[in-house]
Amino acid sequence: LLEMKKNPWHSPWVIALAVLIALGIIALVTTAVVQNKPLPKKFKYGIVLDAGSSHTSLYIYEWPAEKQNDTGVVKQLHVCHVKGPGISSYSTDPKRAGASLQECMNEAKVKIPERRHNETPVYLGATAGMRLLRKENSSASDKVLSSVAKSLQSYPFQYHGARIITGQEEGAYGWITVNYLSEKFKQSNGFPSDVPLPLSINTLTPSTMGALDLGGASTQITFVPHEEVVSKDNALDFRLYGNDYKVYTHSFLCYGKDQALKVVLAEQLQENDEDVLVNPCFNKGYTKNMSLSSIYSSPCVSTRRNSSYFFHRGTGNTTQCRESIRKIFNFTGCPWPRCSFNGIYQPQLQGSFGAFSAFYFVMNFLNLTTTTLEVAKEKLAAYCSLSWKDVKQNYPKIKDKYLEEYCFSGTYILTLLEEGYNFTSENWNNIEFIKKIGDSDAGWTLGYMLNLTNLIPAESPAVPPLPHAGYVAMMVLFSLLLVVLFVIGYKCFGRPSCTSQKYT
Ligand SMILES: O=c1[nH]cnc2c1ncn2[C@@H]1O[C@H](COP(=O)(O)OP(=O)(O)O)[C@@H](O)[C@H]1O
Ligand SMILES: [Ca+2]
Repeated sequence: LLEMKKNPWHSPWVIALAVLIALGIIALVTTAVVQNKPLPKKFKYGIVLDAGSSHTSLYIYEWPAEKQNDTGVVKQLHVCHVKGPGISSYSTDPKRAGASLQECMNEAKVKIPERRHNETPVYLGATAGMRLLRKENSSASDKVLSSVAKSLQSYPFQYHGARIITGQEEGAYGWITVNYLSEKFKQSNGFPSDVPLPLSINTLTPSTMGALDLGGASTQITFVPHEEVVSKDNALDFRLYGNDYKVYTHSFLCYGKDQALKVVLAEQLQENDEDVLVNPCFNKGYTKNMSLSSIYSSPCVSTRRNSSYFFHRGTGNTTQCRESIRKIFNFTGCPWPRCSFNGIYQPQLQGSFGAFSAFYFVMNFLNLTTTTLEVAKEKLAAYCSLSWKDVKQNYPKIKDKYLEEYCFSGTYILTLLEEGYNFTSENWNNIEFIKKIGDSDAGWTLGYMLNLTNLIPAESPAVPPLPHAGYVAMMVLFSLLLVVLFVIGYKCFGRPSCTSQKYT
């Protein structure tokens, strides 16, 4: 009996065992914390050059290597705007196209850590300016592309080609970009990914955002409609993160705002024989001597006349301006259930839209990004009726080449969206005019890189049941629990209050 009552903690074996258990628990906690501490991040980089009709921009993207398949992890690290015009403007002196990229490429060498240079892909995609040049003079467009290719290959990055992307790609990649950045692909439709879905899949897939891109030479509309896309030329199928998307897209060549202006001017010149063009799309008091070749050299313009100059004079009347813009849209002869214009199929508009590039620049300048359609029309009419002198005075810092065109551009955008794409007062506020989402610019370049670098998986990546922080927290919690139990045991072991039942 005396033996039994002796405090067991006085035995060296028990003490050694207790110390070992305590050490074991400490080791467990330490290992869990240390092992799961995020490693110093390894970043990967990618470069995409957007060779647009009016200018070229170089984008650098960055993402943590270990997370590359998650949605929303690739970010824009830097953008560099190439000095001078778009590459298609160098058709008569192609060497200068390549040379024009040097400054931005040198900047990329500084922005991206040197040890990552040789694993960093560089892509160049040219859009509508080069599509038009190829149509006009394919050998000139080949020379321009070879020149930029040669220039890009002279840098320590991984060259992945310089090509003219199609209008479909431009639309599709813009759509991928806005949905990737606003994390629309993350949502699940509630069905396990291996269960086949019914045919009307687009009503079950998580909702996405449409994309509206207005460039200088072309414009794109891309969205997921509720109805089936009946025209094969406008249909795209994607499987992204375990969901199927049936996307509608169309690119209108010559309906970018710079080419549309040329077409409108040519049309207006056609209407009278004089060498004076009285234009309601420009502010009153605006005058300029213009060469006809600046208009007639465009492959978007088919009319011609003999003189070489004309006198351009503004009258600032948005109603009349809209009348003359409407003439470049053909609203007859639709061979499909419904059309936007020029006999091009367009399903019923669906959901919200992000409108970027020149849609944003123009609407933002005119302060029309958050109004109703009616107010937008009123404010635009007021802006157009300002005299050119007042406009110049009110905006001394804005370059003339943009400033003089805002009345035209604003009217063109409203006409394109309302009469071309069939937006109405009711769904007008579904359009969000955006420049950036987070820190990344809205545009086709990010989607292009995500696709070519396989950064968007078709199936949703397997995720561990617990997030990292949750796992560490659980480990620490359970270890602490063990320690507490251990301490209680220790306090209790030798006491009669704990042991009395046994010994009496
Ligand atoms: O600050 C601005 N104000 C108005 N328009 C702008 C501004 N910055 C760029 N733009 C316009 O955005 C358009 C960009 O088109 P881009 O060069 O990408 O042509 P593309 O996409 O048709 O090939 C051009 O019409 C250009 O004039
Ligand atoms: Ca563009």
